[in-house]
Amino acid sequence: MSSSLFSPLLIIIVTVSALLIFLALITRPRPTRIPIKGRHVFITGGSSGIGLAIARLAAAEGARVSILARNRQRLDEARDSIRLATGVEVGVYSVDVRDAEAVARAIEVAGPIDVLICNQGVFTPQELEKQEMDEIKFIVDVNLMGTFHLIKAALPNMKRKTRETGLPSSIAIMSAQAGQVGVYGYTAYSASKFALRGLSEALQHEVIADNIFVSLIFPSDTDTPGFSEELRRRPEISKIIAASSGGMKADDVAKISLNGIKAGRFSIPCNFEGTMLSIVTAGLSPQSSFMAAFLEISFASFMRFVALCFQWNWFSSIEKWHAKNYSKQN
Ligand SMILES: NC(=O)C1=CN([C@@H]2O[C@H](COP(=O)(O)OP(=O)(O)OC[C@H]3O[C@@H](n4cnc5c(N)ncnc54)[C@H](OP(=O)(O)O)[C@@H]3O)[C@@H](O)[C@H]2O)C=CC1
Ligand SMILES: CCCCCCCCCCCCCCCC(=O)[C@@H](N)CO
Repeated sequence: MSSSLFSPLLIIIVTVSALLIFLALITRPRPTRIPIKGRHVFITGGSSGIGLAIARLAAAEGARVSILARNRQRLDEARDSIRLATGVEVGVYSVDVRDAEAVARAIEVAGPIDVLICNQGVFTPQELEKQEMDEIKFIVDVNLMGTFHLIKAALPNMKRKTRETGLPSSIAIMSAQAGQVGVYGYTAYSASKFALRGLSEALQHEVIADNIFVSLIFPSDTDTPGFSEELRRRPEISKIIAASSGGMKADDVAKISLNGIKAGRFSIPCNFEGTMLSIVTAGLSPQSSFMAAFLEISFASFMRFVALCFQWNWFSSIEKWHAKNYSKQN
């Protein structure tokens, strides 16, 4: 009697344990710890919002920090505020990431990097039909091409330093939840951020033998100077759809990002909705955590079901919004 009661439970326990053990053996890249203290962390877009919050945190944790952005005055203000908060003097580089040569010069002057955080980004939402081609190109150039410029410039010395010190290094790239799901008003932005995923997956294959780990970060709407700007231009329906995921504070995104980078995680979601999004979009992405792999496997089909419910809701909102606007026009 008791054996027949216990055996189903036993089968489940044995199966789950076997799966967990199997996953712990095969998930790649292998789990790692990437130290920050005393190492050179280079953050683009480090003069504002999420980048500034990451720079402050890295400085507080004892890293040598460099920040890069275009506007000199905002860089100086960032440097002063980080000095005030942490006592650390950060290096500042006034450069446009679209200028490959200027990026290479700044990285040369800053010296070999241990943790490269490509966080610069522009986000001006608008319907593709209305958005000027110049602006579309600008978004892709800053978000995507700028990231290529940075990695190309930093990689040779990063590899050399990783070999010399024997310590793992990191290339972290700031995507967005709009880099996991296409959203009304974000054709250019989503394209630029989705592209970063292809870059990151392929790059991780290329640099793993050099003990370099790639991280891709997916924040939801985050309260930053850039976001306040964005809100003024965001189509109303984009706001409604984006409200599916909760807003965050830059300091919280920074903490989660840096923790993910230190753990060598490939995908770094930032809130609960983000975790669901990462599970449903896991695909063939690298996964170093066997527990996260277990969650992905366990919830894949259910999350696909939830995703379809979200899409149903979004399409319904678009339909209603369109009908309302159309009736207003006529
Ligand atoms: N805030 C949000 O809701 C979300 C943001 N993200 C992503 O997070 C990242 C940071 O966003 P956030 O902190 O909100 O943005 P902010 O606009 O507050 O900061 C952007 C930073 O990038 C720099 N930057 C912009 N263009 C360039 C360029 N051409 N060359 C060099 N630096 C540049 C800016 O400095 P300067 O203008 O002086 O060059 C600034 O330091 C972006 O990649 C964004 O796409 C992702 C999801 C949500
Ligand atoms: C299983 C399914 C789970 C579904 C969860 C739904 C969450 C999707 C919301 C998408 C929001 C995109 C907003 C863009 C934010 C952004 O990137 C700008 N602020 C500019 O950077």
